[in-house]
Amino acid sequence: MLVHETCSGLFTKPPVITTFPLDKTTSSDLVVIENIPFSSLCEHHFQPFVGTATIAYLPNDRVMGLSKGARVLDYFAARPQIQERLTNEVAAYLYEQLNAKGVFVIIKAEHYCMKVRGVKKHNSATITTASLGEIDKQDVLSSNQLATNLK
Ligand SMILES: Nc1nc2c(ncn2[C@@H]2O[C@H](COP(=O)(O)OP(=O)(O)OP(=O)(O)O)[C@@H](O)[C@H]2O)c(=O)[nH]1
Repeated sequence: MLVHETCSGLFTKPPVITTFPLDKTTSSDLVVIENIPFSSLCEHHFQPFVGTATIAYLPNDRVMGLSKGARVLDYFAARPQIQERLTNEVAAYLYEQLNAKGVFVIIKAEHYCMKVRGVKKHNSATITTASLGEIDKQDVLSSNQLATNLK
């Protein structure tokens, strides 16, 4: 059923995050997982919004299984949403679950409620960010191609 697929996050538990302990052999530096595709549902118009996320965190004592950022993103995207809340929910969940020093989430998305109805602007994208704890946002932006993408 469509609602179960697009809104599964309302009926299921959040993903369990596999983590790996940090030791002397493991980098404790910034981790950036970029360009993670997702789709969600505009809670006002029930139209899709579609885009990509970049999830960055500064580990404390554990690092996260790489797929788990995408799983958390999909979980919070699978419900009627607004982009700003989605961004914040992903950041807050990871910050708490990872006991991370800091988390920074960036989402870039196109909203079909702006493309196919209303103002009908096809090439507009919205970028939202959420950060928690100690994380150098500039390090994140310069560590990948995001700086280029944001231009
Ligand atoms: N941090 C880190 N995680 C990795 C690396 N290679 C694989 N992983 C992750 O290790 C995790 C293992 O998680 P598990 O829950 O044990 O395995 P799984 O059920 O196959 O997990 P999914 O990939 O989410 O389906 C996954 O999140 C992988 O993406 C790596 O080099 N670094």
